[in-house]
Amino acid sequence: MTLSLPSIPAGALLILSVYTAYYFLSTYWRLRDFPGPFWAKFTDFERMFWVKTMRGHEIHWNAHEKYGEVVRVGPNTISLADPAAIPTLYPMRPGFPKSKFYRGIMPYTKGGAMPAVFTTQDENQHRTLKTPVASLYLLSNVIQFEPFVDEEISVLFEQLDKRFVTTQNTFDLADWIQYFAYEVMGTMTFSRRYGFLEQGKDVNGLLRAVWDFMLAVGPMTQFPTLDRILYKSFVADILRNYVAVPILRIVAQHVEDRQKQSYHDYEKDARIPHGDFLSHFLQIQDTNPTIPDWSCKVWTFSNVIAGSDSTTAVMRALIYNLLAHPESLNKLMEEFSDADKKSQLTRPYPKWNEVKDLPYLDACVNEAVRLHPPFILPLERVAPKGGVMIGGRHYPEGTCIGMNAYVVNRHRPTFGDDADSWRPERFLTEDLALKKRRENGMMTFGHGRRVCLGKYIAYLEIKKITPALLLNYEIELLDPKSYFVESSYFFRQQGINVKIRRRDF
Ligand code: HEM
Repeated sequence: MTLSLPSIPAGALLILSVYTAYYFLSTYWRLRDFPGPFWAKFTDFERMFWVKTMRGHEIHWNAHEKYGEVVRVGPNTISLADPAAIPTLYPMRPGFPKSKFYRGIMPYTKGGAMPAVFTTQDENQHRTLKTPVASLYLLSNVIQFEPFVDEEISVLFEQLDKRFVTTQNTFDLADWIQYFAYEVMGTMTFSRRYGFLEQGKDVNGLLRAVWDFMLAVGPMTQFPTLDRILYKSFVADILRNYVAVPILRIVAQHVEDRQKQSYHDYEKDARIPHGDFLSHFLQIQDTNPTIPDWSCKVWTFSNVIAGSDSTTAVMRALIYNLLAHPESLNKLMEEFSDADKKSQLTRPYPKWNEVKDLPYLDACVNEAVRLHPPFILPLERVAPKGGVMIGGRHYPEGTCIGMNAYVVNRHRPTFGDDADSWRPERFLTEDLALKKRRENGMMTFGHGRRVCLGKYIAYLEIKKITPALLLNYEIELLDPKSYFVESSYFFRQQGINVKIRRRDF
């Protein structure tokens, strides 16, 4: 009997099989002590598909309900649910860089992937991009934009009166909240309106383009290797996988229009007394040769992409929940009425100073921020050299560890057993230590070194529009069940179908 040698293809297959088995086993082995869904231990496909279902936020939460506060959601990725881990994972000092998740959100064109303050993984680049503009986002600067928020409110109300008060037509308030948020950001950033409010529609398909961008990048953030191949390489050039191009085009147009002005006109061209964001960005870029020459474009892009739909999501959550919970709405209206009696509120829209510290409004805003964070995937960081201890467990160097705002904000030991329900009163507890723990335990704006830069802009808009809307209109929510939420890596709500009447204020 003669033994035949294996053929070359069979040999290659054998080697490939052994290598694949070794690869999966070693991948699994490294974090084998962490519980999680079976396939997630071997491949990032699993969590990518969670996002594809548009119910990723719920799947992540259910995974934590099933496996506990620490869940392995990918071969090299762990999600944590206990807010106690926040100071360790998101410190003010450098050393916990962002993971490749963020490369997934970078727009890619033929020139390559475009980093920004939000997305860069390089901590030096982050400092270079953030330091020159950080002061523009301080509350003291942001409140100078208040007249422009008022202006957008008045355009919004003019349209609501014309289209819906007079006609008594039903409409989806969620759309108009989004139009408003975009117009505010557009005005603050480049002193121009997109026209959403005046035309009552998605002009030039920008809103669709942003949502398409979210749909494309959401799943890719979960599978960085696939993202690298399909969206950040020559394959992307061949397949023309250029996400975010329409948004970049609009941003580039605004920047170029402005650059045509001479330096001294930057401020004049802005309608805002001390200049809009773009006038400051251009000035900073012009006077600082060490800043990369593409900075102005990415700062402007960040404002549009990071600042509009995020604020929209919280405003929608707040308005919807107030309308769906009349007991909360009544309490809030009483608070406005008391404030009006004490020191008359400005008409037709109360001023920031008059509403910024109203306790019940604060509690309602906090509750909306808690229940519906716009970003609903873990904000991933990479464990530093030597690994890290969190909550008594060691995470090896290079592990991606993240906290998902949708999950953390529902942490029952911190927020109560009814953490999945609307109850603003949880932020009015007399136990001040618990109140602080709750306020600091939310992940909605992130924490530490990479905390949201635009937080005060969001609060200014939210605390301005809410009293303005509620004091000037009686809003009837037709069917609370038509409210619909879905997510990519971003959250989106629709179906706040209402009828409105004018109120005397
Ligand atoms: C309710 C509204 C908003 C929410 C919930 C929100 C949420 C967040 C979160 C979670 C992060 C941190 C991400 C991370 O750690 O990976 C972030 C960062 C950031 N946000 Fe916001 N954001 C909001 C509004 C805005 C606005 C209005 C702007 C700008 C005009 C803005 C600009 C930024 C920027 C530039 C960063 C990057 C900061 C850095 O890495 O240093 N955001 N935001």
